[in-house]
Amino acid sequence: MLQTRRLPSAAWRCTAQAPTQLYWGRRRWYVARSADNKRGEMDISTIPPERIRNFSIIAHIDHGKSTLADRLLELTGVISKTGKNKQVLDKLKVERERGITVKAQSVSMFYEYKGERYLLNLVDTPGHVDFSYEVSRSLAACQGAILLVDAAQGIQAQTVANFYLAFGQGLEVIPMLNKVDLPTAEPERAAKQIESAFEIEASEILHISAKTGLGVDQVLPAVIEQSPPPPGSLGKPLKALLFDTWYDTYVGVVCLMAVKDGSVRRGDRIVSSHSGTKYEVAEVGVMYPEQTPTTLLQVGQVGYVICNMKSIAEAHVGDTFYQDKHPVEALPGFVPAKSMVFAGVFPIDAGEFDRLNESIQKLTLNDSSVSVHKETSAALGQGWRLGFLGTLHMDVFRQRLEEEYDTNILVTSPTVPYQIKYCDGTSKFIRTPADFPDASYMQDHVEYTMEPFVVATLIFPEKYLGAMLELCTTHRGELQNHTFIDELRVMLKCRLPMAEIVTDFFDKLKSKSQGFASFDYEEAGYDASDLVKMEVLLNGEAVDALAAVMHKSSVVTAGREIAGRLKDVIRRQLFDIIIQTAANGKIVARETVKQLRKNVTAKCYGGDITRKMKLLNKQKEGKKRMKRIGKVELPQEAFLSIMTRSGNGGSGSDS
Ligand SMILES: Nc1nc2c(ncn2[C@@H]2O[C@H](COP(=O)(O)OP(=O)(O)OP(=O)(O)O)[C@@H](O)[C@H]2O)c(=O)[nH]1
Repeated sequence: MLQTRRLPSAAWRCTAQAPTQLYWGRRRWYVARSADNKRGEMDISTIPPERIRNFSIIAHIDHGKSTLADRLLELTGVISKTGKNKQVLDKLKVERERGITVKAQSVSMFYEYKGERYLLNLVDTPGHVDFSYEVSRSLAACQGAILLVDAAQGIQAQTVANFYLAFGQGLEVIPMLNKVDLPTAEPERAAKQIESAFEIEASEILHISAKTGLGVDQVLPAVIEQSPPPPGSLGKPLKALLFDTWYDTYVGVVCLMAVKDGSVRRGDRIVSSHSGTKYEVAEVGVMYPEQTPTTLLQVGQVGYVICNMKSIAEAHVGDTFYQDKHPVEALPGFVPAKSMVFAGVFPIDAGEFDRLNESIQKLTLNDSSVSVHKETSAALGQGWRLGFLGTLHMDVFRQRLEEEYDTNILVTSPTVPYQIKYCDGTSKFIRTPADFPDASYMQDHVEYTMEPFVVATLIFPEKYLGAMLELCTTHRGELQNHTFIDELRVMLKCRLPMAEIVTDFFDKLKSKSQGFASFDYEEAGYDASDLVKMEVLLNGEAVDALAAVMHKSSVVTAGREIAGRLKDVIRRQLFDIIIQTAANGKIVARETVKQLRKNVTAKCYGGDITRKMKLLNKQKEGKKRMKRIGKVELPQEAFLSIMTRSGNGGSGSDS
């Protein structure tokens, strides 16, 4: 009877993605338990906080977080072993395609241990350096963290950064060595590194293989034994931390909350500490692995709340919610993420502006670390200046905008925020290169210019020390120190301009170390720097969207490179196109794209009209992503070519 009963609407929608899970396995048992609940809501009210564990898996990129999460979900019956639901946590298409975790996800499991039933909430975290903001947010909902280290690679830059994030937030760190099945695994060596870097006894480290399942049965007992249960009291009024949100096309805004005190259920009226706005709770539940309604969420639990939030801008990550008429002191919240890479985004077709505006708003709800400002460019029209945490973050956002919202956009070359100190004592941040003052204006009005710096941590085998030092110095880096983390691996700290690491620094790091170096960085404030604006002129007209800011020392090389690259990517048109780069009021380089109409049907002799049409249509299709600037048509690659130059300043992709 219970298997056939209609589940609430949200659960029905889930069945489209996970057809068997809501009916078979443990799920059936829980629905059965709530026989008294006509809505078929899962009853988790009988699980006291002592039998709840909220934990996270932190690791360097590719060390196996998602694989381990899948194994744990299989072990607890949340997903089947047949493979249909693999990589539950890597939900976004872009994540699956790129094999990286971008958005933190959460999932609940039930587990029997020593005759007791435990509710375990796993909050996944991204591994890439750009997303450390997401990591600290997820950790705020947890009491424990599995520190997963690849037994073949040993500790990497992101392992170090994530360990300190978790440690700093007072979490119990549970170390584990993964991939011990690999022939190249050296678990003893990796354990020694963990011992020396984090002062954790090698004997306390579990050895597992998330891929083969070896030792995975010991993971959850270790979490239960070592991670403390969530603090808080059921008797106190509701205090819930909003730590993640997303937009669901069916139900609107979904809030992921960690209940720190009290409880919340359908029909409750809750209030946002941030805005004072009141909401009526329409549904609460846990991610199992999709949204599964429960009768309530109570102290210690992590789950979702749907509460008629109308506008996507209403959900403030880090906000505290309380029951109406029972105000509580707000939790500390989160320091807003700082955007360090800015790029202009413009619709290819100006008529798409409103639709694109809506898509950007929806995407930024799922990613509040993106800053959004409207921008108008003389060349590209109305658009936005978006701020990102890094270039991978930017790339992922662009991909999601194009794929999930089917929008046709043009993204300008990214830049870091520069600071101008004027002679009158005032200062200003510049996020758009076109706004950077010209040389003549600088002479009379600007005292000096500043750029942001970072302290980078690089970990690599000793034999690459020379190459890594050279890489840092050619990118205007200043070596701070280098230490050996064991007899073969070096950890190097270096201070670099932020603009240098948003160029192709990461690609070079990987190629110069044959993929063995890992990299992480933290912001290190602003310093004075000799900066100039490089302008690009097409047929004598300056194109504001192609301007870049760079260090004085690289003007000549970069100017030539940009002109050369633009020549390669701009298609021949019906007239000559003269490309010039200029800085300090002087032309640095000049290139010409000779006129020519590419006859794509030239090879089609005879009268096969369908083939000719096909080729002409293909050519038309290619032109869709062009933007007409003056008379010249510029492809997206023209904007990307500015950022992939090898000189200083500017930016590039680190993915
Ligand atoms: N041999 C072996 N391979 C593993 C093991 N665990 C994970 N892998 C492989 O390592 C690669 C990366 O695993 P993921 O689980 O995607 O790594 P991740 O840490 O989630 O990656 P991000 O989400 O990008 O940070 C995949 O190809 C896995 O199949 C293991 O125990 N042994």
